Amino acid sequence: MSADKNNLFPVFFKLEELRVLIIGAGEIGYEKLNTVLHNSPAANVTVAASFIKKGVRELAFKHKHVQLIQTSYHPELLDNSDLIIAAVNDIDLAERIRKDAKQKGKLLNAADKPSLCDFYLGSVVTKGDVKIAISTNGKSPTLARRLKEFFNEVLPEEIESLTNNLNTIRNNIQSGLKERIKKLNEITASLVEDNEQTI
Ligand SMILES: C[C@@]1(CC(=O)O)C2=NC(=C\c3[nH]c(c(CCC(=O)O)c3CC(=O)O)Cc3[nH]c(c(CC(=O)O)c3CCC(=O)O)/C=C3\N/C(=C\2)[C@@H](CCC(=O)O)[C@]3(C)CC(=O)O)/[C@H]1CCC(=O)O
Ligand SMILES: NC(=O)c1ccc[n+]([C@@H]2O[C@H](COP(=O)([O-])OP(=O)(O)OC[C@H]3O[C@@H](n4cnc5c(N)ncnc54)[C@H](O)[C@@H]3O)[C@@H](O)[C@H]2O)c1
Repeated sequence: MSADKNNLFPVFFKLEELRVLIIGAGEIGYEKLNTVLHNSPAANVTVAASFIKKGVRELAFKHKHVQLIQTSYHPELLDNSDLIIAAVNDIDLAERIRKDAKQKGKLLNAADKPSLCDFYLGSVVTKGDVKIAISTNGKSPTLARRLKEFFNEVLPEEIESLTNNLNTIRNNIQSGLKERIKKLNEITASLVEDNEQTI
């Protein structure tokens, strides 16, 4: 297996169904909370920190599923969570959170500390129901952001109605799975063929 290959496995979480814990509510904690709520406005989030930045309080005020706990870190905080994002300005604390999360079987993202992460956050492009998450294998978050800007430009706004139309067609095809796949492939073939012509 090539060392240069990105072996990360992408998933799309339903954060309304999970419990997210963000530890730290400074600059980076605010950014992570913003990103979570931008993608999943009804996400269940607990933010725990000894200092809570004003912007974090404002976001919590606007989102009823966000709760704030002003506290210094203790491992029991992890118990009521499924996913944890650590955004603390203390490497020893981040390492302690890592150890506690492992012990409790919780998944951890330690912001900007790849060696402590079970999962990375990606750069996200959203057009209607279509969402693309980008990772550079941790090599260049700036490239991930630039790619996001690129895909935002090139994906047509019509992709929203296209997705809805295909969903209607999909729901109206009465045949079995194999036949449905065949029909949907036929209908969408021109999307790929048109692209091949322009390349
Ligand atoms: C995609 C995005 C998602 C998000 O964070 O929401 C994200 N970083 C973003 C931006 C960004 N982060 C940094 C800069 C400054 C420029 C630079 O340093 O390059 C910029 C650019 C900017 O802000 O423009 C600093 C930084 N980041 C990491 C390190 C540590 C290291 O590399 O060792 C350092 C140095 C810290 C230091 O030196 O102190 C590490 C990680 N950052 C990741 C994700 C994961 C890998 C994703 C991948 O596989 O590509 C990973 C591994 C773990 C994680 O944090 O999840 C988000 C784009 C948001 C958007 O789309 O707008
Ligand atoms: N600010 C940036 O632009 C930036 C850029 C790249 C990387 N980083 C890194 O991201 C991390 C977080 O930075 P930041 O700017 O958000 O820091 P910050 O000082 O703004 O916030 C730190 C947060 O962690 C909390 N915290 C610290 N110790 C705690 C404890 N024992 N218990 C509970 N809460 C505790 C603080 O209360 C605060 O809410 C750091 O590792 C930093 O090096 C920051």
